[in-house]
Amino acid sequence: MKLSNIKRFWISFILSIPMLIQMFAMPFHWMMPGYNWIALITTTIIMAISALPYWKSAIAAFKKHSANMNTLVATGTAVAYFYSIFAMITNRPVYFESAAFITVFVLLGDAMEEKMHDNASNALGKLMGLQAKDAEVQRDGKFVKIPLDQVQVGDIIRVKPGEKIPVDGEILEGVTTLDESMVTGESMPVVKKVGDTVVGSTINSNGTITFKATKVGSDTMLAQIVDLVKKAQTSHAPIQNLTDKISNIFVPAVMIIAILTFIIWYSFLGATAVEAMLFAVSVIVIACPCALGLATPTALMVGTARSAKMGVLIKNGEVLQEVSDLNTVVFDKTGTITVGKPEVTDIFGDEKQVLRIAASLEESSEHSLATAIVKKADSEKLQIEKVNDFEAIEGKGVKANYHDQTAFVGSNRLLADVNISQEMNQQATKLQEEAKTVVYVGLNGEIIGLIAIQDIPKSSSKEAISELKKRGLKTVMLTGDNEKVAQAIANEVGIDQVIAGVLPNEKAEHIQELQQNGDKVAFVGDGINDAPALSTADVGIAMGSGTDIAIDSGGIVLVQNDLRGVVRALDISKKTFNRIKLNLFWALIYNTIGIPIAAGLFVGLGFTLSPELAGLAMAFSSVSVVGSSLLLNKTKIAGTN
Ligand SMILES: Nc1ncnc2c1ncn2[C@@H]1O[C@H](COP(=O)(O)OP(=O)(O)OP(=O)(O)O)[C@@H](O)[C@H]1O
Ligand SMILES: [Cu+]
Repeated sequence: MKLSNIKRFWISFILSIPMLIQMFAMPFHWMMPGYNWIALITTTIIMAISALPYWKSAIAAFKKHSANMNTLVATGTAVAYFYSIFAMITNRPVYFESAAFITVFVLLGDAMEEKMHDNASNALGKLMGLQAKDAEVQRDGKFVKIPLDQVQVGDIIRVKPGEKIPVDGEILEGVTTLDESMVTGESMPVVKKVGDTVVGSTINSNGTITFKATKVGSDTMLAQIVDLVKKAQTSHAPIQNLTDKISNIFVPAVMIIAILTFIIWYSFLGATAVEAMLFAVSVIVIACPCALGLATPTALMVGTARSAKMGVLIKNGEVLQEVSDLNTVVFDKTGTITVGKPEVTDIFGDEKQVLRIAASLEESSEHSLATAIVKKADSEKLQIEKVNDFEAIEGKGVKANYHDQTAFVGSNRLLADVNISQEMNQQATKLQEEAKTVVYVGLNGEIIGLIAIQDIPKSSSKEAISELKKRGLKTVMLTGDNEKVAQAIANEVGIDQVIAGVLPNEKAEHIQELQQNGDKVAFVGDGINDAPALSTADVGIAMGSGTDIAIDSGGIVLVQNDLRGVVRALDISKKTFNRIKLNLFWALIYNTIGIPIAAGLFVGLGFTLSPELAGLAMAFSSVSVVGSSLLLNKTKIAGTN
């Protein structure tokens, strides 16, 4: 039978009550009748169910010529326990309570840790529990209720006011507001209309909608969030290597100090063998570095769960460490700083012809500028024509054969051997200064017109960038767009530096360049086109789009497409990492101060530490580390409550 640490703790605690009573009765010269026998029996049971696992682990480590934390617990308890049996036989004072209390206190630390693990996985379980139980799905023209796990991709689902959205999907009909706080951390309800994505487990408030299921089961956003957080919680932070290294030298060093303590007290300072032994046991017990072992994982667990609730998914412990060193944040422009849904604002030249030719070419392009042009043509009810030999030139534009003539739409980089009239040049400059992207439409080696397209910054971008600057970070915009447009948008939102005219495949190189100047760089992008830049940066921050957060590159994923998430991500990462450092500091200082006291260095000043007090102190250090990690749940993070 395997008992949980929590149960083992309670059993041991109850069994040690008689010894506790005796300890408090000592000053009154009261002796519990048959105390030695009671202590022997209860301690033996405690050793068997609670201390034995530590002994086993210590022996296993010893066989591999290594020592771990359990070596110290095992040695401390074993020495106190077996000595007491020897003392009982030879009629000397016994120290069973030392063995018992040390075990109880070590278990207290372990039980706290176990409880916290349970809580953390419960919190994740609760997140999954937010899911709806069933869904109203269209079958043979009628809506019928079916269990959630039978819903398939492509199903048409109806959701009434007050109900939960069962799976991820795209709205086909209706308008409503949704409470998405469970996945984004954003408490403001969000308006959703036809074509918008909906996320499973969010709550529909006022309208009835029908939507098409796009993701079900383990592909849903919620399932992915849970998966990411789970992985992060068990990940390794590099700072932990330090902990492991310390433990490795620490344990043997402590054993040597304990032996020296015994020898010095016994041989040189006139202590009895028992007194010298008690000093040595205290040293072993206080030195137990379990607090050190708890420092990193507990903070990581609390920090990653807390950040997930705010819509910030931190992928592993390594990211936390990198965030603390950042001094530059680089942003992609389109879709990151801006809304990413550009619109045609001005057309020069023969408007109808320019737009028709442009739209006919852009019909085959996926670019957001292309979408804007085609949309405009549609709204003008223009006939889109078929083109041949379509060619997309990455970061520059598109080219095709239009009625046997070469046509193109794109930036001035496509214009190597075409002349632009003075007038058009001035037009373009004026538009670009208004933060509008200008594309040239050319036919048969001649420019026939300009189309100006505007993509406005997200309403939250300015605030987020000023928050980052307040934190002493340099902000940079990296874009394929023209310098003037980029600069105009940068001015609008307060970005410090602009790197414009960058081809998509050069973005990663520009990040490297910044790094070579000694900058620690975070890159914020949409995660779809920006994979190389995201993985080159010291910290890659990918913005989720719609329901897709399964983004491989990037150490941090933001559920919401909002730059304020970057501020939150940096704040919580920094706070978690600082907490780890604080925990490590306290855990270490504890041992450093505790060992000399336990060794009896301050006996002259009246400071001593009995083995059981050493056990209490040691347990207290673990408990305080766990508590300190839990405090991460309470720290204030900008923009959250
Ligand atoms: N399909 C297209 N139609 C018209 N122009 C295009 C097209 N593709 C690229 N261009 C031109 O090339 C420029 C650079 O494009 P690119 O895709 O590299 O960056 P972007 O979308 O403008 O901005 P960002 O780098 O911030 O995402 C565009 O600003 C545009 O002038
Ligand atoms: Cu310990």
